[in-house]
Amino acid sequence: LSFLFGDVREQEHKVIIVGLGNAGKTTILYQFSMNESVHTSPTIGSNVEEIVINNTCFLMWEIGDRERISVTREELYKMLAHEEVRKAGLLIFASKQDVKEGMTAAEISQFLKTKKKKKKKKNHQWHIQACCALTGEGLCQGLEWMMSRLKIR
Ligand SMILES: Nc1nc2c(ncn2[C@@H]2O[C@H](COP(=O)(O)OP(=O)(O)OP(=O)(O)O)[C@@H](O)[C@H]2O)c(=O)[nH]1
Ligand SMILES: [Mg+2]
Repeated sequence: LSFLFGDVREQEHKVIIVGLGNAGKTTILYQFSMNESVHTSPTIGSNVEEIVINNTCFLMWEIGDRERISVTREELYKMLAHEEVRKAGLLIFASKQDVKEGMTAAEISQFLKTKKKKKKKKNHQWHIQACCALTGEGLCQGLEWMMSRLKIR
């Protein structure tokens, strides 16, 4: 699943969380806002949480799902082609790393790179972070990358 976040020059940082259904988007969102894993059911519509870290406000927004990873890749590239997110950074969470059958961060990276590699690399700074949303493992590291890209200390 992916976090798309705003332009470095913007005052307010908007973060869009997109990913497969059941990927763990809601779990991650509430790990960030409440610091604990909540019981979730499939999201209908969207969830929005305002999160303040180091005096910086992030508006995190979980939106619609796609069923398969190849569809997700297509949708991700379509989304990245939009003018509005031209300068957005891309943080990809490889969630459910505690599940044996899950794809590793390296596998996801490889998969995403197999298409339109040049375009993605040219237009967006991106990072893949392995995580487990249930324990919160890896979430801070992902956020740290996002903050460093936004030059927030
Ligand atoms: N084992 C494991 N389970 C997880 C992890 N993250 C989320 N889950 C579980 O996966 C299920 C789906 O999590 P959600 O956070 O609701 O997923 P979602 O992406 O918001 O799903 P939709 O809103 O339906 O698109 C829940 O039962 C979570 O407890 C994880 O890192 N490890
Ligand atoms: Mg959800």
